[in-house]
Amino acid sequence: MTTQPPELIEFRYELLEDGIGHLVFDMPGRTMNVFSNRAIHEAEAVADWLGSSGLRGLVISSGKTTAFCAGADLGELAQAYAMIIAAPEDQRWQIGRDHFAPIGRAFRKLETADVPVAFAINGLALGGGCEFALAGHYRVLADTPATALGLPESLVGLLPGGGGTQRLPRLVGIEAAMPVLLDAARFTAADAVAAGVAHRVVPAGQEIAACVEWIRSGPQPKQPWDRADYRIPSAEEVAARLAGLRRARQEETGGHYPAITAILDCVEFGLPLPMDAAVGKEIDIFADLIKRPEPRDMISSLFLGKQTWQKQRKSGALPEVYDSIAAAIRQSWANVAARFEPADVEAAARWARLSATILPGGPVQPVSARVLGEHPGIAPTGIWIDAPQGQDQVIAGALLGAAVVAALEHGRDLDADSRRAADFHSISAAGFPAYLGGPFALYDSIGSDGVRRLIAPIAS
Ligand SMILES: C/C=C/C(=O)SCCNC(=O)CCNC(=O)[C@H](O)C(C)(C)COP(=O)(O)OP(=O)(O)OC[C@H]1O[C@@H](n2cnc3c(N)ncnc32)[C@H](O)[C@@H]1OP(=O)(O)O
Repeated sequence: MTTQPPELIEFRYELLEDGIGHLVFDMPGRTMNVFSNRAIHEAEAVADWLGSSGLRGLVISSGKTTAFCAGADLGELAQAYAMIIAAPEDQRWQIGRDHFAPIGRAFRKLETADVPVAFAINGLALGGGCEFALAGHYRVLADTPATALGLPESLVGLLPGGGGTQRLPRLVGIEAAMPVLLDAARFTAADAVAAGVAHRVVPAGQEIAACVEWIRSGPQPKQPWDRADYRIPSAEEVAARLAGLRRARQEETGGHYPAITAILDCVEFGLPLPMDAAVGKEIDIFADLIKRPEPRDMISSLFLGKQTWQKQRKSGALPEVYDSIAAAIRQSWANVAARFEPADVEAAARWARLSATILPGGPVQPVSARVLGEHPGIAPTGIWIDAPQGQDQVIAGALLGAAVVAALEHGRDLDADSRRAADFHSISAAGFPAYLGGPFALYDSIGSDGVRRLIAPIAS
């Protein structure tokens, strides 16, 4: 005798056979499943129900042909920043933590409900979609080129906050997990089984049957880390294994990409803990990260802006102004470079992680602040760009401020979507540093007064 789950909108539920339930992730009106706030709350409601459902197993699959799930809803995530930053500073961490904790809590409840949970995955399972699957006891992947597991959160300045930084290294080991966590490497279906992150690869269309077969075998619904024989590594052991990687990443990013440090912290401080405390540690670190400007600005340009840019390019309607903006940014850098020693400019650009070769300066042109108008910033960013200090920061600030002026001069009439796309283009084509989200995102963050401060050393 089984009971019905709570009312669901983003998922569908059916009985496959006696005692085996099937949860289908299938968001109405969306081309791809994502973890919207509603989907997260429904996943938690299912996990709450599961223990008393009477089921002997649950299979979870996707109703979409596009992918299993593309992770947290990045549109909603971008809005969450506005909600967090609107609160008094001393409340932001707690508000962010309370807002994002449900995803990890739902997945932890799923794996501890004492009912075998199997995931049937055909297509991409990324970010929160991959984390959802890692909270199952069994994963079957379709043998298709499109099927892959990955945690690409770092690419948009985030960390996997649904337990991914904890479950993946526990499953595959620290060394195999770090390229997935830090560099968005993916496991193909075959790689996933070889690495121990999935259990079986089957021809497309047979994933659900393979999950049912596993449930019929009467498996123990316990994750490796919840078993009595699981060995928790010591804090010293984990720190020693990550030390070299930490040094290399600090050197590579100059410390400008806080998600990289945060992911390393999650692994270093989470792995020596039992799983409940470990997911708590992960969401504590996530709450620190999400109130910073870098994730907001990277989501804005590297996801939302990129989506617009790709759609415009696909329809043959990529505005020429994006190239004009990129060219004007490069020219503005040459102009700034003309005022300083070439070696100092090179050092400053390297320090700020501009990924462009700055052309030798031409004749010095004045940089006019008139185009900046009066535009309030969102809030102090809390990073170096608020108040550049020392030669590298001052020159880097001047380069970036001049780039904002150049972008505004050429893109004054762009709407919000196109500004985000122009930001994406400025990062990919001109080498504007990704952690600042592009010139328009920087203008929105620090406002006209902030940009005026940056260009003060070169304004006349
Ligand atoms: C705590 C947890 C944190 C996280 O999980 S953070 C999120 C991590 N995930 C990602 O960063 C993945 C972002 N998405 C992508 O990289 C790409 O997309 C894919 C590789 C998944 C698919 O690419 P392609 O096949 O070219 O499809 P498409 O046109 O990019 O996307 C199809 C539709 O799906 C929407 N979408 C995809 N991913 C997300 C997302 N994560 N949040 C919100 N929407 C998403 C798009 O916008 C679009 O929508 P429309 O059909 O209306 O144009």
